[in-house]
Amino acid sequence: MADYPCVELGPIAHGGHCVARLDGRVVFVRYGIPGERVRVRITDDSKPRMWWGEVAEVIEASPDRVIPPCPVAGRCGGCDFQHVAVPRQRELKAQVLAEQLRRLAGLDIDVTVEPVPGDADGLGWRTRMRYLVRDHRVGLRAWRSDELVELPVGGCRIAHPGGPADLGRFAGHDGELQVVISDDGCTVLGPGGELLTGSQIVTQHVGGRAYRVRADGFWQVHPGAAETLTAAVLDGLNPKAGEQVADLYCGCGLFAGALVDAGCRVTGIEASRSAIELAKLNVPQARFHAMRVDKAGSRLAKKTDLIVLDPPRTGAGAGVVRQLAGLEPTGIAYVACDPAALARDLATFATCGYRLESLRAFDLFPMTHHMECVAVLRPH
Ligand SMILES: C[S@@+](CC[C@H](N)C(=O)[O-])C[C@H]1O[C@@H](n2cnc3c(N)ncnc32)[C@H](O)[C@@H]1O
Repeated sequence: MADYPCVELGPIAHGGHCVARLDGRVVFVRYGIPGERVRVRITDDSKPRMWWGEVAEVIEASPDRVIPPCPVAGRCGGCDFQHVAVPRQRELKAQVLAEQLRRLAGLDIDVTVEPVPGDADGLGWRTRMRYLVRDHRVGLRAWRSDELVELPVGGCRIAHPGGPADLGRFAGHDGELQVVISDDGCTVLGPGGELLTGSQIVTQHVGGRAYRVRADGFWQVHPGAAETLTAAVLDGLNPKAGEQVADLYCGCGLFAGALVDAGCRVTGIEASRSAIELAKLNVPQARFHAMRVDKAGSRLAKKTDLIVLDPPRTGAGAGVVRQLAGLEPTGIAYVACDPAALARDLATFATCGYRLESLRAFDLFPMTHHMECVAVLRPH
């Protein structure tokens, strides 16, 4: 251990690593907390001026360091913040968001990351889990690796407790098991996507509506996420009855349903055909088109009052942002899971005459560095 270099950990960076300096290089260190003195095991020295590492020993601990609730924290790739007290986890996420907004969008604003109502300890929330199966053993995946980490006694601490008590009975074939907890109960899909128990189409209830979702399709993983995000979008946009709204990257129609219930006329666009088929059943009052958003120009109403967009991690990109601004909506709600992609797209929106009116961030992924944001933009 004494061979590992000793560093002082600086601020948290996008991706959940602390930034440290070592012999003129930058080292991104996992499993630390800003201000700590630690010894670092270097895990990647392939770049001359930028290395990656992880905490091997804590010399001076932060007062916010806690014993991780899970015995495989630090080996499993699922959680990277278990060593941090939950309120400080949210502060660190807020610092990352503020830094990305400053650096990429030139916005200097105070942000907070709000807990999902009812989520006290950040455990037992993950309703969609992927387990690795190898040689009849079911485990968790190590960080950026195919290495299997044994499941701890009592199972994954962030997994929703509605999952199967004995996962070993599904360990017939090597590959990946998907466990999905919905309002119908538990579904398990095998390595080829085959149904092992439950149902291929599951139901989720939000705001008085029932949404049918493919078990292997997109749905937010925190049980409080759908209510939290739809409320934030409606509060931020304040839609009026009769307004024409585009729900882009609409999945199986979550925001479309909330907007129709607010009296709006809604057009949903989504690349996945199977999601669109379900969206049509879930929200029959809306129009839906299975197509990429960047090809959807002709399908969007010339007079679009409001836009909701919820793109994948890569964000919408400059081309889509310019196309949306060209529709001249009076409000845009941008739901984002990557703060850097959001900040980059906000910068493009600013060049198209749209300013940030409000921003909320939510801790939809406790024990990890991830967060979800809802940004509302209005014309200058
Ligand atoms: C973060 S999910 C949001 C889904 C939905 N809004 C929800 O909350 O359930 C992003 C969605 O974008 C879809 N998608 C990805 N790239 C797309 C593209 N270029 N055009 C349209 N949809 C796309 C994915 O299939 C996925 O359903």
